[in-house]
Amino acid sequence: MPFSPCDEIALRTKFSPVAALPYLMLQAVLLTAVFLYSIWRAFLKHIPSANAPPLVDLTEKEIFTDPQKAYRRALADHGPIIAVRRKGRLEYIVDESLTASVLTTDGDFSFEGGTTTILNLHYFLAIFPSWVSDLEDTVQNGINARLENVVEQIFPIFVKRTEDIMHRHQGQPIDMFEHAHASIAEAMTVLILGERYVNETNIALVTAVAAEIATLTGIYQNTSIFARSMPVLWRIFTWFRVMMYSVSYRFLGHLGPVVWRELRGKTWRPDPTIQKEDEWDNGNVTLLAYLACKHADPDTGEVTVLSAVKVIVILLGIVFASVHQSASVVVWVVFKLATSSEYLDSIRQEMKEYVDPETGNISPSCTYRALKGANHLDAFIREVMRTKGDTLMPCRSTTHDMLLADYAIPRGSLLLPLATLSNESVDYHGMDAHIFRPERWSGQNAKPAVMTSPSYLPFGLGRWACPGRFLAVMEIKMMVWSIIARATPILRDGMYEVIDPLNTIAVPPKGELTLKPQRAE
Ligand code: HEM
Repeated sequence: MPFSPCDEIALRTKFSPVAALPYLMLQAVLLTAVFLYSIWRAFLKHIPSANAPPLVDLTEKEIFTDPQKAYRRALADHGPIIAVRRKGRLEYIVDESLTASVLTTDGDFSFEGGTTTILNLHYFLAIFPSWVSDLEDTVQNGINARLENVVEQIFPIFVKRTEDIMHRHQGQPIDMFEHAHASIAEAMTVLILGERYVNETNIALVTAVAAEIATLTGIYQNTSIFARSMPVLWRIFTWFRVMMYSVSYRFLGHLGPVVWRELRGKTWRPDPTIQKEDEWDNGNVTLLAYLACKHADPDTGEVTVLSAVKVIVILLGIVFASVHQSASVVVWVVFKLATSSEYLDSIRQEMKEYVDPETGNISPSCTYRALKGANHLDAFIREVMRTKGDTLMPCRSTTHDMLLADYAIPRGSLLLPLATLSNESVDYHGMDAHIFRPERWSGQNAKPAVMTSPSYLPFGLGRWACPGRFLAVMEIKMMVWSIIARATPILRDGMYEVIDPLNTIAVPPKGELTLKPQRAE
């Protein structure tokens, strides 16, 4: 039965904060226990050793206003690994000579431990140790394995939303980040829950929860005085606010019952490929269905209460991983396109091959093939991602006490490569490494935007490189095509401002963007 807005209002009125009080209090007690435990562990850790890496004292201003310069200089002066205090933590920063081994030697350096700690999400891992592997499995099997279907299913969302925004704004400035965020949130709502649950309330909830978990991971920590001056207090305060209010009350309070009813209200066959034959959501298996099949009891087909909670936590992780960063990178790409108009013609030209001259539309059935073959756009995206100025990312934590470049590093330490040194390395990319030149990815050197390597780190490296990158790049292409088929992106004064140079991946640049309809050119 389709889910109507009336169901939603009923759900909303049924949810009572008073009735949920014991549940919220239990959560508060659990979270407090986990916090106290982590503070106790932090006290026990990091007893300075005689051959510890040099501790470099960078000022807050240096770190937050020009991190590339500050960390580059510190590494150049003190060697391949340095220790720096930032936001209440001691971090070890490595240069490009150690980057590949830190990111790919999984036995010594843990992706799960490092990434969840730096993103303030390690409490999830403490409660669900397989959380990160479950996320990867869901993306690989629920999305990548049927990427062609996925693209055909969601492309119309990008087209429709772009038409709507152009119609509403009539040549006036648009908020590109909000537009990309809402479009990607709608696409993910379709992929997670299915077409039947797509309505403005659910999309708004997915958008809000993606933004809130992103806040929890510290994306605005660099630009908030409170977060910078009292990082530990900020982390505790933000955790409680996001988990108690945004996630528990708003997201789970409204969407939780829907997901719960789906998971627990029917029986599931353990093999999702069998479920596919049931034409779930017009033949597209949703991520919810995939996870339900995977976690159902093989004998009874039921999803137990514990498994249902686990599925919800995995879905929260997918929402977080899939919406915010992709939306942010869309802004980088569109802004760069607006300021490098010399590339627009070739990018438009390769799109036109697939546009029906009568209707002006791309046939959904060849969208995937068309987007995959859009080499000029792909090279442009790769170059934007390489040069947008990523700094401290990705992250790993040491799994045991060790010697690295002859320095002693204690177990559980955070290690971060200065990604700029790899992405813009002269050794890897030549003397013009710092120059934006998409053509470097054409011809003999052709490498797709999704291909990771020690010289290209925007999606990480090794066993844990982002599994969502195939979808992410497709979404960026869908967004760009939906725009340039109708309009030319123009930035006021041809300029944009980088808001947070320490977090270019999740904080988009700021600028006044208008979409000038093509016919008016
Ligand atoms: C442009 C958008 C995106 C960027 C820049 C990005 C970047 C990254 C990076 C840097 C990592 C860590 C890799 C490492 O440490 O080696 C990562 C991990 C991850 N990403 Fe993405 N990502 C994007 C989009 C997505 C999307 C759309 C999804 C899901 C559909 C996704 C799912 C994940 C997951 C589940 C992980 C955890 C690693 C794993 O399970 O193997 N990401 N991403």
